[in-house]
Amino acid sequence: MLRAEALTKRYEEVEALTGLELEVRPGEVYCLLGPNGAGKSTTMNLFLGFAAPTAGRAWVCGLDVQHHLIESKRHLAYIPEQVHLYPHLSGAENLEYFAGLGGSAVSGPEIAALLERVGLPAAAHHRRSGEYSKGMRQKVGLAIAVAKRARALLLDEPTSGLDPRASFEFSRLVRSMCDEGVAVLMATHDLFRARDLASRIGIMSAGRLVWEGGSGDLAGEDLERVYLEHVRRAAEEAAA
Ligand SMILES: Nc1ncnc2c1ncn2[C@@H]1O[C@H](COP(=O)(O)OP(=O)(O)OP(=O)(O)O)[C@@H](O)[C@H]1O
Repeated sequence: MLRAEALTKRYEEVEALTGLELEVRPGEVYCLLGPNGAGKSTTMNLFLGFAAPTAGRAWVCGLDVQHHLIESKRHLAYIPEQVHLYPHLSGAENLEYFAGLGGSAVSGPEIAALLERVGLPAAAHHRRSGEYSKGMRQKVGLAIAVAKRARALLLDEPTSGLDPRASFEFSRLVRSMCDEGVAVLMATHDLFRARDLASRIGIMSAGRLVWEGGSGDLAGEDLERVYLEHVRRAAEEAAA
């Protein structure tokens, strides 16, 4: 569903991403971990076509993003760290507007059902979204992704700043989308959530994928220890 093939991005003197190889299959959650500046958001931006690769390719549903920009976007939903909604519109109105914009018109009962599915309290459906918490805005973001019937979901630090219950709820919703075959790529600093949610985890450092493993590879292992060790080792190799 999502594939990076020797994906490389250089911004003038900075190589933000070097030869990334990665694959996310339907129903999988792939969590990308790594320190600030490791290249996680760059990876997302290349899948989204927000930036063009310097070398290599990003594939979405078998489409080379660079050559099928509009078509590949139709299969993707993206939820940034801060979901931006029109603050003067309600959650229901934002959902109707953004779903329509993405080519998936939704109407009254469908809107209510979608917002209910993502756990937005009924009393909030018609309240101005400017009054929503971060978690509530994210729920509307997920409802937009569900309405769009996106086959792949890109999440950039989705749980940062959410309280533990909202973070748990968020995981539950992402998992329910995976159960329907959606492929999820999630950049995060939240090791706890990654461990809880991921089918595969990739650790990045200075633009490179320095470790990759499935949940089975971590059996009895401490993800924090694996993370710190590989990031330290990558930094030492880079300095040598
Ligand atoms: N538009 C840009 N122009 C120049 N350099 C950039 C640009 N975007 C990213 N970079 C650089 O590319 C590198 C990777 O950045 P990126 O945002 O992908 O990291 P990240 O892993 O998402 O970090 P964080 O955890 O802080 O969000 C950094 O050195 C960053 O400064």
